Amino acid sequence: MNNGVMSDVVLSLRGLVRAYPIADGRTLDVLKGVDLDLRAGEVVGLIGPSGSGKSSLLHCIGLLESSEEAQLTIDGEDFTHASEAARTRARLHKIGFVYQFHHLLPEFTALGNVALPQRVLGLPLKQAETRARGLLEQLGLGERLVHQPAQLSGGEQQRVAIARALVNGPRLLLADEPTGNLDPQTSQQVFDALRTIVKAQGVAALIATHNLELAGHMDRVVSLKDGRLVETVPGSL
Ligand SMILES: Nc1ncnc2c1ncn2[C@@H]1O[C@H](COP(=O)(O)OP(=O)(O)OP(=O)(O)O)[C@@H](O)[C@H]1O
Repeated sequence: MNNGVMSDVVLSLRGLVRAYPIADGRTLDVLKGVDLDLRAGEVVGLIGPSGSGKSSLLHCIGLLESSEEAQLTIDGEDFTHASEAARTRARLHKIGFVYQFHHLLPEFTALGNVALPQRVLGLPLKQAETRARGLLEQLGLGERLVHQPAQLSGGEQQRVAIARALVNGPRLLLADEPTGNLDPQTSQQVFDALRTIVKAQGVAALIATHNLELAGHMDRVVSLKDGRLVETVPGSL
């Protein structure tokens, strides 16, 4: 990790362009020059109409899709022309993902699901479980450690997914509609839990949502319009 003033900037993105090939050799220009900075401990909402490119943007920032033209730095490391190996390593160490559906492994307990990403990194079981337990307790799931996903409520499942995304100590958390499958009250609870733990760990979070009320509770909100990001005042949503 960097020290000093610059360590505050977790993501720096300049000039992200993304186009998808469609029929007859034409392309669909989705992202037309997106710039974005995210700082440690910042919770930023990403809004925009359906099809405006929110998921595409998260996939590019999360190094799942590439864009030749973009300048992309995460935690001080430049990924502009990074190899696939470097991108894969960053996805394991620097970036956590949360999706609308939890994607937990059904046969594993909550503890087992959260310990797994550390096992992939080669950590011993005891150490992996100790950190997983700590995160689950912070997220209010200390009494649910040995429950399997099917034995958990929707909000609890998402909190386990958040713990799993954070367990390897990423600097950046990317969430695509993390509360999109939950009722309003549970959405707020899951968001509050996410916000608290993101702040405690000094992670930068970018959260795509259609829920404008939730977006109103974020530190900043950026809106995708015609392929570009526009800063929006959270209180005005
Ligand atoms: N692999 C692909 N090939 C072709 N077009 C794609 C591909 N992926 C996304 N698109 C198109 O890019 C546009 C942006 O999609 P994206 O999923 O990023 O939007 P979104 O803002 O996340 O939408 P929603 O809010 O509905 O989830 C859409 O019109 C979609 O059809």
